[in-house]
Amino acid sequence: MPQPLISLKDVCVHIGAKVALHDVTLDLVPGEIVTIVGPNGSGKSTLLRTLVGAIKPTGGTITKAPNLRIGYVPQKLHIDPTLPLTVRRFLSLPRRVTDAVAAKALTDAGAGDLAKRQMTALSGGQFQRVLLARALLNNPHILILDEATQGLDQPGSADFYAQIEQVRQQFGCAVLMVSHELHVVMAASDRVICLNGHICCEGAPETVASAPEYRALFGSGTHGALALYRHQHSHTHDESCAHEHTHDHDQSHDDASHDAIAHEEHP
Ligand SMILES: Nc1ncnc2c1ncn2[C@@H]1O[C@H](COP(=O)(O)OP(=O)(O)OP(=O)(O)O)[C@@H](O)[C@H]1O
Repeated sequence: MPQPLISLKDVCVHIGAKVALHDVTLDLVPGEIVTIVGPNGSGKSTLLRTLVGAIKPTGGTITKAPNLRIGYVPQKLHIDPTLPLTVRRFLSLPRRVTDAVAAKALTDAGAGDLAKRQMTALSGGQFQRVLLARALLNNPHILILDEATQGLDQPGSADFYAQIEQVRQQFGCAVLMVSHELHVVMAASDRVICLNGHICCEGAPETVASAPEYRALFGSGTHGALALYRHQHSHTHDESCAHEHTHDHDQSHDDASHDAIAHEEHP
């Protein structure tokens, strides 16, 4: 087993009086793709924010490999439509990068021809690729994506995940992503983790895909619309663990907070 890039042991996060995460133990090893699923408010974004260092855990330990570089692709980033901002200039925020570095990142993200375009004129898929390019600027060991295909149609999402796989191969980086599109990310994921304040269950995607509950709900192809992911948990540690996932995620996240995370990746 390779040395983990990042290791969480019994991590707890309190936000005010609320327990957002408790007893989360998780290792991420080089090159693996891990997908996190869970219902609204189950702590997925909190976990990602904790991993990138934007939130300090109130309990447990986080161990990171020395000089670990993390690239972060936020769920959404709001850009004022009246603000003229080319893709090239965007990639130099907050830290200036050379034309060569920007061009390579755009190419690696499948957005090689977008440098001169206005950010506000990009399609959803193009925009996410530019965010991916930004995350690749520091040649990350881990790429973290928070519902990065939000708002993309199914072919657009599938294309984006194919790009992620290509990036993984090229960079050899680990990928940790939150996604409700289990049917699309399934093939690419080495491991699926179900979160509901704590890790309810996890396993290889085939294990999840072959579960009768999964097949009944999703079918075995990739074209069915994903409406519900339901599973039963064998343990009764936490009643809230037995849940239904509607995955009709509320997208009311504060964009500024995502931007704050994006800045975290450049310490
Ligand atoms: N800034 C905050 N202030 C107060 N409570 C918060 C804050 N951020 C998160 N929480 C709470 O922590 C819990 C976990 O939230 P989090 O956003 O991590 O869940 P999530 O699984 O990412 O949700 P979603 O699927 O809706 O994006 C929720 O109960 C949420 O209300």
